[in-house]
Amino acid sequence: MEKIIVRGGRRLEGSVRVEGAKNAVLPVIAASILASSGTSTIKDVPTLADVYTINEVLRYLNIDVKFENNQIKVDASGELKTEAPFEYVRKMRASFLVMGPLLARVGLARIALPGGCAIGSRPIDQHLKGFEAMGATVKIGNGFIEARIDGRLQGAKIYLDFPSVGATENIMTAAVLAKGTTIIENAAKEPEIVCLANYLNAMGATVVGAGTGTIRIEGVDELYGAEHTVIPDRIEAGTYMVAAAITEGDILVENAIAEHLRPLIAKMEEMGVSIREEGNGLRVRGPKELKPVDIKTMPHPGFPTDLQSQMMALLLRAKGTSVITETVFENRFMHVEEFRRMNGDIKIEGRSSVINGPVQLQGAEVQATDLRAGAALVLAGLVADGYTRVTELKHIDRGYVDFTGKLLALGADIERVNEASEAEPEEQQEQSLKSNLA
Ligand SMILES: CC(=O)N[C@H]1[C@@H](OP(=O)(O)OP(=O)(O)OC[C@H]2O[C@@H](n3ccc(=O)[nH]c3=O)[C@H](O)[C@@H]2O)O[C@H](CO)[C@@H](O)[C@@H]1O
Ligand SMILES: C=C(OP(=O)(O)O)C(=O)O
Repeated sequence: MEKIIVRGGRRLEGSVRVEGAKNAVLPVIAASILASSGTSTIKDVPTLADVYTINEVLRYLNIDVKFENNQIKVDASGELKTEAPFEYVRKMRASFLVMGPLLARVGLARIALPGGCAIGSRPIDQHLKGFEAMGATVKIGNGFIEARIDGRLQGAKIYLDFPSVGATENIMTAAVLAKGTTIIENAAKEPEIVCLANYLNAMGATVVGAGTGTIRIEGVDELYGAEHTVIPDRIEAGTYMVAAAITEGDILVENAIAEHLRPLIAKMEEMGVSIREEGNGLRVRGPKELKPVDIKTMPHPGFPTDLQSQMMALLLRAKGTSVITETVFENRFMHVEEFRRMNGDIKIEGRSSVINGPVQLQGAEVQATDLRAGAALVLAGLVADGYTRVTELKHIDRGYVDFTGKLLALGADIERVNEASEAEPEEQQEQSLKSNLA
């Protein structure tokens, strides 16, 4: 079994470069489906498991995808298939983002139902409401969702009940080829939405207002391949900012965009962390003593849920009581149990976690319950007594490029190992002991 083993106690120093954003590149790759001519070149693409998965989905749809040196070239000019099977959607829910582009371009999309996941049930009703408002017929059955339109989608006014990132993206990528004007109200305002809009406009679309609550799209007849550079990953940046703060370290997080990280910067500064814009990034220095803060996760520009667990690790080291309230996902406190195994003093009260610090964290065997939780456990391990062993690394690999290598370069005592060769004989011994006793 693969594990990250980290021994606490090292102060992290140096610089680390943030990659292109996972949550920006996935909808951008899905949107390349819209180009009926030309090749798209997408730059600063991170080498993440999720990127390989979405590439596989596109290839399955009969699209030519080449991924080399952090660049992807997509040629979607051939005849497209219209189905994304469960094997891809199960690996990564964002596979569902191909529905809008397929429906717009081919008039039919059949995507396996994403199902629940560790952080919540994650319905897709707002995506479907948008497609239906544009004239599509949506049917659910046999584990698939099918959306279909005879002729072209029609522009519509769509009010989202919640500013869902995925629904905003799926509706935008359907509306760009619709007949007439689409207005999305209560749209998500995340930087990743702006990144997608810029790509769509480069492909020949007319999207205005991305980054605000109202996005207006004038449909066009055809889109073509374009060149686009993905924005830096604000969640990866935030994770290394916490690494600096928790180890009393001093890290230059290169390529981080302060404007995208305001809610995190504000909270970390409240805790006593020094953050300065420097060159092409942010310089973060951890203080000797951290102050407690209260955090409520919210859609952008509120505090991002994807940095909630990393901040929990940091708050375990703050002197006093902090409260984190999770309002975006109904079940995103799975890491609390794991932090408790490391001596964390945390109580869950409904949608809030009450964190009492500072505690001396203790190394333990813990499980990454989702990708951010996995990163947060490694962060806690950086300051725990002794060795922390983090398993279920497939989650971390979805969202972090070379997490262990980057932390090692900053001075962490960390390694990634495959303990199968040691563990298996022991398991086998146990098995044969059991069968001997039976
Ligand atoms: C690939 C990607 O970009 N993932 C991000 C995206 O996920 P994702 O796009 O799935 O997140 P959403 O913004 O859609 O979901 C937010 C909340 O809205 C609910 N909801 C969503 C759609 C819907 O039709 N109905 C509904 O009820 C969800 O269950 C959840 O409780 O935004 C999340 C919120 O910032 C981030 O945590 C994820 O990292
Ligand atoms: C929850 C996340 O991603 P996804 O929506 O792809 O599960 C995340 O990036 O933290």
